[in-house]
Amino acid sequence: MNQIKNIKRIAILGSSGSIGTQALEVIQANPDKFKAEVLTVNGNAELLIQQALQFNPRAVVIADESKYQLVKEALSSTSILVFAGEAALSEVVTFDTVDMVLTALVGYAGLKPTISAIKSKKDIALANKETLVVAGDLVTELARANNVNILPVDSEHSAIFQCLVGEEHNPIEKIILTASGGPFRGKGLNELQHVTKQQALKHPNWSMGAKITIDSASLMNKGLEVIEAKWLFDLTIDQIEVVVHPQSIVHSLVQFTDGSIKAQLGLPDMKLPIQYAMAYPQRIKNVFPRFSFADFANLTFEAPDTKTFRNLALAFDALAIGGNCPCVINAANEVVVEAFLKEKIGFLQMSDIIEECMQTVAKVAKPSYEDYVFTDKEARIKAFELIS
Ligand SMILES: NC(=O)C1=CN([C@@H]2O[C@H](COP(=O)(O)OP(=O)(O)OC[C@H]3O[C@@H](n4cnc5c(N)ncnc54)[C@H](OP(=O)(O)O)[C@@H]3O)[C@@H](O)[C@H]2O)C=CC1
Ligand SMILES: CC(=O)[C@@H](O)[C@H](O)COP(=O)(O)O
Ligand SMILES: [Mn+2]
Repeated sequence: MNQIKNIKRIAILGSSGSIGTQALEVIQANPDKFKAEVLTVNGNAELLIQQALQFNPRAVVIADESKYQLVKEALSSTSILVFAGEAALSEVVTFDTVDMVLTALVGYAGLKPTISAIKSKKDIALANKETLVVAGDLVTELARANNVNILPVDSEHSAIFQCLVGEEHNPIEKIILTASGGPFRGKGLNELQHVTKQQALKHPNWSMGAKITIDSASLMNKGLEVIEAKWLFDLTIDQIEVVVHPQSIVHSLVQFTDGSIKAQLGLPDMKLPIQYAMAYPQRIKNVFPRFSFADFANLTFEAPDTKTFRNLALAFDALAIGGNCPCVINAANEVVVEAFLKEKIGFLQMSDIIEECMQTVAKVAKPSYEDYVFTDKEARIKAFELIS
């Protein structure tokens, strides 16, 4: 923390995405509390340049090295440091002027820079759930050893985290993760055979990046969130329940051992959990639209249909198997989602391929970091084979 001004300096990995741009809105609204110290993108040079000129970070990274010159020239009249390439992501998070790293990049690419940030004792505002799905044991252990906080940004996990404040000495009986059910809630297998990517990309309540939106439609998002919750809150598998709540107002719930249930509610707006993670333990006043019970006569809840939406069951299975199995489903899922978005496979094929990868990729009971890297590669190769 910048001691003189009490301003938290934040490295945003994935500043051009849905979470990244909303984080910058939060920073813009609170210049007395936050500063964008580092901004990184994959290939969106235009937006990175625009953001850099507006927020004047110390450094930017464009992972796609072919865009380096473009960014460098556009920022040549400034003192902003410009880096390119994947390795630079793991470098910039270690800067002594970075107080917190917001992992707002998507997919497996989040793992390495997050590990690097934790080793440099930076608190993590974690949006990139894939990091904990792939290597939750290793990452949480590293965070403990380095006395680093992992503050959840994912709306459900932020809700649970908020419910747990002040309950540090009270054991959790279970948590209840809410799921919207996605755009295909209530549909049967026959109908799902023919759904299109355009339909799958229409989330009923949230505007998000393409990968997580497809994950929500297939209920893989909830599966990934089950695994994420296991590691964030140190739970056993039977302490995690999923309930479908189509309105996405109750963001998740915690039941304690006396039977009492606490929930966190609000309109679906990611700026709140982003702001909460960045400002924790403070709550910051804002002008986001407020939830009113008068506008929602019915808040409904139902059991998930895991026979039709098999990804959720597969994620529970992967968690039960443990070891490198969640890493396998994550890698396979990243490959099939991309293939579905490119219209190479149908919606239901995604689960078939993930299941096949789970069955065939070699199991490792206690994986090292290198095992995870190897597993990720193996699972991708297998998934690609099954697509072509
Ligand atoms: N969006 C949401 O509301 C929520 C998102 N999350 C999680 O947050 C993460 C981000 O999601 P979201 O913002 O929707 O995703 P987006 O697709 O909108 O944004 C992804 C960001 O990551 C960058 N990126 C993509 N691939 C790489 C890579 N290989 N190396 C470096 N940077 C990369 C993109 O850069 P570029 O633009 O240049 O491609 C972009 O800045 C995901 O893990 C998601 O599950 C969790 C809860 C809610
Ligand atoms: C905003 C957020 O946290 C997403 O992960 C959201 O939860 C997706 O909605 P569903 O997966 O419940 O459809
Ligand atoms: Mn979520």
